[in-house]
Amino acid sequence: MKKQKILIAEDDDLNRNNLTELLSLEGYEVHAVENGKEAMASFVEDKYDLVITDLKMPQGDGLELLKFVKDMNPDNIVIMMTGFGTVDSAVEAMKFGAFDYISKPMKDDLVKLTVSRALSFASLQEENVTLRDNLREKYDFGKMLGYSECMKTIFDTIEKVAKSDSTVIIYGESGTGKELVARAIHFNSDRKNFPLIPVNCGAIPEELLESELFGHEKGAFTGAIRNRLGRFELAQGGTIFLNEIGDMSPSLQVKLLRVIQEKQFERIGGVKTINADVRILAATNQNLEEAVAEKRFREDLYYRINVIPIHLPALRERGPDIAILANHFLQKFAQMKKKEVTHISPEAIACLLHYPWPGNVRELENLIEMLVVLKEGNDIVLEDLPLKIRQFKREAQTIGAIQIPEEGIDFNELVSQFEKDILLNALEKSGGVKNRAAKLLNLNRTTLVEKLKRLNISAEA
Ligand SMILES: Nc1ncnc2c1ncn2[C@@H]1O[C@H](COP(=O)(O)OP(=O)(O)OP(=O)(O)O)[C@@H](O)[C@H]1O
Repeated sequence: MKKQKILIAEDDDLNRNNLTELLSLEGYEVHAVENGKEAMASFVEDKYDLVITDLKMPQGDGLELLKFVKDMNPDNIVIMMTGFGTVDSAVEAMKFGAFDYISKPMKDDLVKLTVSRALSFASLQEENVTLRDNLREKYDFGKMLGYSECMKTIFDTIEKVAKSDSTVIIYGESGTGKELVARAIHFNSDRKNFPLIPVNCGAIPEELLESELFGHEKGAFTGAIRNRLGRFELAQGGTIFLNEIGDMSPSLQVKLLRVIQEKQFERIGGVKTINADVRILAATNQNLEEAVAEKRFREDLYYRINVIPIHLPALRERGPDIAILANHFLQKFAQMKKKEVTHISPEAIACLLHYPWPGNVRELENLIEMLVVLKEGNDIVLEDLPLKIRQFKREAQTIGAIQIPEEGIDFNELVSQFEKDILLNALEKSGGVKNRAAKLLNLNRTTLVEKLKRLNISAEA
């Protein structure tokens, strides 16, 4: 079993040596330093299960070290050592998050007991995090719904790429679920027990983004009052999700390229090279090929990032998913907001199916939340929908509701016939021009062509 690691900060030589010997004999790996400053430097360089610090030290006292450790990792356990008669300061330290304190002169048995108690607490805490992550894993993949053929293909791809450790880029309009895909990949990968760190490159100003990604050393620039870990360091062993990567400035693109190629970087103002064991997932709603052609995005970085592309279709191209997602969000919000709304009328659903959803799944989710909050009765009906969506009623009615006869129907046959009618109608309207027909139906040209092929419809252009 791996030895548990303890960092000791104590200026008194005798005490430091005694403690080091005592805890090493107990089977712990001990690193001992003489003051708070040295301890902070060691803490940044390595991972420790426990920090034991003296309260009063010449350079960087125990409280300063405690705050530093808690800032860097709130879950890290710290024990404070205090001189005779300074119990008040020890209590003060516990208010700042110290786990326990040991008074001097120290009794060996009490030290051993306090340390083992603190470490059992730490491993319990870690176990909880792993448990929570496992739960999250199941929840996260389950949370992403999709019944359309294109989403089924995407789920297959996610399963295949999750274990591969390759860089993946997710393309899709805003609100199509790119972040959900990134989460599903991470939580189905071997890195699932390590962090998934998202960064929205489009939302953070350029001058802050560099320090956000790579961290900085104290004094690297005005306002850098202490060392700070960047997201790459926080993601060690895990995954970083670079959302809106197309918005990254050219100078940062160069730095990112280096991390990808060499798996190394330095903090701003730092001299030490840090190894990055981090998987990169990226996403964008831009056409990166176009950005490369227009010299907004580096070609070499594009090829490094575009290893496995996943294209998330817009919601309007995932017919069957609209109704299923609408119902799913209805259940979710009704439960969350303790409302009795249970149903969306067929006319309302028909409208939802024909609205083009520029904001994709996020827009649908927000709409259903609003409807649930405002609704007094059980059913969401046509009149409850906002006008901009309700105006799609005409098309919905043209397509019309069917009456199922006593003897039943052949569902697949009828749906195919229905699809065929719509496609033929669109082709007729567009004079047989596929591009125009695809536009009329809010479909990709390739999707339209596939459907025509499947339904044996021949068209000219
Ligand atoms: N297939 C899906 N099933 C259930 N919920 C979904 C699905 N896709 C997206 N959502 C929900 O829609 C919302 C938007 O999804 P997400 O943030 O992943 O989109 P995005 O493409 O990353 O958006 P942006 O480009 O604006 O960052 C989230 O609340 C998410 O939970």
